[in-house]
Amino acid sequence: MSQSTQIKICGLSTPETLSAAIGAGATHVGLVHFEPSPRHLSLEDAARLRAMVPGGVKVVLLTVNADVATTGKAIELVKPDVIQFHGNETPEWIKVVREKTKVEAWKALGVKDAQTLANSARFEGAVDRLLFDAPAKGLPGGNGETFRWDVLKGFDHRIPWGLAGGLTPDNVADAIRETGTDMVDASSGLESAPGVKDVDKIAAFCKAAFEA
Ligand SMILES: O=C(O)c1ccccc1NCC(=O)[C@H](O)[C@H](O)COP(=O)(O)O
Repeated sequence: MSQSTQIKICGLSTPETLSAAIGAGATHVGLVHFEPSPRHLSLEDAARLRAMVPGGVKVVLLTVNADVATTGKAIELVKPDVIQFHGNETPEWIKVVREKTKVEAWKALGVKDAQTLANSARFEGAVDRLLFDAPAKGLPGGNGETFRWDVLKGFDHRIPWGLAGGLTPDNVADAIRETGTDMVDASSGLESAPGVKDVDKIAAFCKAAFEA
């Protein structure tokens, strides 16, 4: 059993599923603030859920191409431990937000091929973690699509990173073994319908990730 695997369950939107994720051992819980998403939460609802999270579990607030004022307001209201940028935010822009707010910053990147990984070096010094995800499809993320994990093999990572994109209770152990990641992130693979998390799938996912 790998005790060190970190698990982020993203797109939680109810107290029941939030506590299921925490009870199953998730190290990070993700709240989505992006109106087109079926997982969208108003900042007020996100703040209410955030208040239910015990210390020791990190709250990740996800935004997409929000402007500086909205990002600042989101951080002030929700008080996340981490802010995850899931749009076309540049390293320079993220650096400014990170310096102003002192909040841990993650950047999601849609991996098309090895070139995406090579280009990711430009985020060095700007972010605390990269999240390698499938390329944007209908939404910038949360589409349940995997990508070619083999491009990660042998890559000289300079920035802490995590793996996202189409992860489920059935494939997460393979994903960990094949990529060597120490962090996995899942959303739609743990749902019974778009935006509706399934507590049994959350538990099965965490168990499979810890046992990989
Ligand atoms: O989850 C969303 O609806 C979403 C919308 C817009 C940008 C990002 C979004 N989710 C990002 C995540 O962190 C997901 O966990 C990640 O993309 C993986 O999603 P999935 O493939 O559904 O597991």
